[in-house]
Amino acid sequence: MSMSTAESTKQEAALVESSKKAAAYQAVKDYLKPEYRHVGIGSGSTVVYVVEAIAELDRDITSKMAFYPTGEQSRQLILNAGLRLSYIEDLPIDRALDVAFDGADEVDDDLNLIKGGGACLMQEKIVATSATKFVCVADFRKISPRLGTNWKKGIPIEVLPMAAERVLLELKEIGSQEPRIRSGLPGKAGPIVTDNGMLIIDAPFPPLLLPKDKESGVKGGNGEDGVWSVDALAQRLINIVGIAEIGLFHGHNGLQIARGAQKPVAAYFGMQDGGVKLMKAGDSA
Ligand SMILES: O=C[C@H](O)[C@H](O)[C@H](O)COP(=O)(O)O
Repeated sequence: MSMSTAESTKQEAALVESSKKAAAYQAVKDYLKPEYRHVGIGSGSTVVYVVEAIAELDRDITSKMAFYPTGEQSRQLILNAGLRLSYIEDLPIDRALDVAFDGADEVDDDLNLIKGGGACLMQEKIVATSATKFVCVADFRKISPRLGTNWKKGIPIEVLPMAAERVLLELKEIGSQEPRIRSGLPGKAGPIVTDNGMLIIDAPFPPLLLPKDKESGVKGGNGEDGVWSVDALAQRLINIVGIAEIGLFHGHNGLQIARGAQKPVAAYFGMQDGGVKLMKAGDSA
């Protein structure tokens, strides 16, 4: 007897959940060292399993650690797990987080990320760049050769409400296809308001090029015909007045620097076969 659509949707959802969990548990096993004291906790549904994995560890170890949230959801996750909550503004300025774990909406060959699908991105970027090691956890659906290939909703951008309409106009001028302010429906009438009191614009662009595309002769990347490279677009976007932060995590790969990297040192993906795929900074995909 063939499986009903409802049954196969249920099975697919269960597979996605188990793959998120597998990635999170492996990342915690590999990157949460007992001697660590300051740990960043990102946002989203995959990070739930990061916190679950940490909460299962020996309390003699985790009670010596402080956990830094990236928004209200992760603050609640930390509290509900009985872990010690701290805030990035209370971390001495000359200290880095030892590690930060976070999810992603899409991850490209060079470990650039799209984040903000859940309307968290600004605090996530602050926490990620405050960490010596930023580690990404995701499921198989997030693996993508170029950003914008699978994630078609657009790059999440956090904007000051008073500037939102002007930002929309400028995004169209630089080639975004139908950027729009994210609605809160069905949960909330009107636009989504972030943990920082801002709005989110989702700005779709054609798939974003990597340096290796240029090396192999692909033309463009500086916005000609709306085609951008990740780095050129990120720099262009962050210069638009009224944009507070963008959901492109790009630039340095986090190797050989104490902190400041937006890109992870490692990304863990739970796969359909139950295994976990690891992509590390410095690997060429
Ligand atoms: O705004 C949300 C964050 O950037 C999330 O980390 C991202 O959307 C991935 O979330 P999830 O793990 O639920 O796919």
